[in-house]
Parts: sequence; C-alpha cells; structure tokens
Amino acid sequence: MSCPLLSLQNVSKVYANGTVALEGVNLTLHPGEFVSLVGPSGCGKSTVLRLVAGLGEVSRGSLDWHNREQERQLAFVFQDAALMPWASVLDNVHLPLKLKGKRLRPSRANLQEAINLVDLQGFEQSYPRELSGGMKMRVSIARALVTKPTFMLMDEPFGALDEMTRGRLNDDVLNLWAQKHWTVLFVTHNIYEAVYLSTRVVVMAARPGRIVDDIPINQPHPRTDEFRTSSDFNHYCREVLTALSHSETGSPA
Ligand SMILES: Nc1ncnc2c1ncn2[C@@H]1O[C@H](COP(=O)(O)OP(=O)(O)OP(=O)(O)O)[C@@H](O)[C@H]1O
Repeated sequence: MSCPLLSLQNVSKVYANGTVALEGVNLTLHPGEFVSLVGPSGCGKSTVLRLVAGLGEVSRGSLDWHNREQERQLAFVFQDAALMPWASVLDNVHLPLKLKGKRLRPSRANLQEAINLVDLQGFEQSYPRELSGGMKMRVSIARALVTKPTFMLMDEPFGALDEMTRGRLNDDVLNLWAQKHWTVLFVTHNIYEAVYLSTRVVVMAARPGRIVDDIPINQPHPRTDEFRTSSDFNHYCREVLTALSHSETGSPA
C-alpha cells in the first residue's frame, strides 16, 4: 500500500467540561481510501473529523500528516448545507471563498465547473428556498469542490435526505471520488450507506469514544445496484452490524 496520508496515534480528546470524547484512537488513512466511521450517537465520530480538520487540538497522542500539502487541501461537508438564504446558488458557491481573499478567488469557469459536477447547471440563479434538500446538499458539495480539495471530510451529509435522494447522491459522491482521486473520511449512522460507499468501515463505541473494529470492504468500484442487492453486500452489513451491537453491549466482536 502507498505511504499513509494521515495517522492518529493513541489520540484522546477531553473537552473543557471534562467529557472524554475519544480515548486511545489509532487510525491511519492512505491516499485514495474511502473510509466511513459508524457508531452510536456520542461515540466521537464528529470529534475525529473536527480534529482532522484542525478544528481543535488532541488532548493526548498525536495526529500527523505525512504530507502537509494534503492538510491544506481538505474540505468539510456538514449535514446541514448551511446555505445563505439571500444568495443565489452561484453566490453561495462563491461567497465563502470570496471572504477568504484574493488567492482563493475562483474564476467563473471554476464555479461553473463545480456547479456542473453536482448536476446543478440551470440553477445558478436559484435561491436556497427554491431547492430541494438534495439540491441544497449538492450546492454544499459544489462549495467544497471549488477549493479543489484532495481530502474530503463529510459529516453525515445525507442524513436528512430520503432514501432515493441519498442513493443518488451516494453514487455522485463515488463518481467524484474516483474522478478527482479524493481521499474521503465519511461519517454516517447508516451501515448500508457505509458498506456501499467505502473501501473500509471503521466501527466506533461510546463512553469513551474508541475504535472497536476496522472492516475492509473488498469489493470493486464502481459500486452498482447489483452490489447493493448481493449476498456479499448482506455479508458486509451483517459484519458491521455485529461489530456495532457488540460495541453497545460491551461483549467482544
Ligand atoms: N464542544 C464540546 N464540548 C463538550 N462536549 C462535547 C463537545 N462536542 C462534543 N462533545 C461530547 O463529546 C462526545 C462525542 O461527541 P461527537 O459529536 O463527536 O459524537 P458523534 O459520534 O459524532 O455523535 P452523533 O452521532 O450524535 O453526531 C459526546 O458525548 C458529546 O456530547
């Protein structure tokens, strides 16, 4: 396997109020992996993402980038698309970068490319109130795309969407992942989504937040509906489910 991109070694995170969100987390990511974090509410999935994004310091242990350039090329997509209601799709995709200054100001062609990549051509002048939940999430992904990331952090981006929309966006993200050679760290509560998307599913447990299993999904990409309905898919889902239920009862997986 290639050189690691990022390693978390024995990472613990204790918040100011004393909550031990993570304890002894070891996680290594390689370029091109699509890794999903699954686990019960409060097990520290978002905390891992925030630490990787540099939105907080580890309390113990270390978080090391093996190539500092990659750290600068990460983008974060949240469950809440967090669009500015008074701004058009085009301006929503543009504005956060505009605020960051000239160096990151993309050209109109860059903005249009990002909008096209998420299939929103024709909606450039629409306002968030005119868009469905799935379309808002597409705008949020376009906003990440204009920064030309190589590493995507996605925190339950499709948690609020219906099954059909979620399925379509899953395929679109997989296409972008392949096309743009991204590395993805993806948080979800949905084990089917995790298995469908990922090259690896990392299972976490709560109190304290820790990793209890790391399950490779040894199936080729692109993933298809055939995979979704295959016995291999069922097998992987059952493996993740078993690891999750053991993590909740405390018995070994
Ligand atoms: N800023 C904070 N200050 C204090 N405690 C926090 C803070 N952020 C998170 N926590 C606590 O840390 C623990 C882990 O939270 P985190 O949001 O990382 O979990 P999660 O697995 O992403 O949860 P969910 O699936 O519900 O989003 C929880 O007990 C949470 O209440």
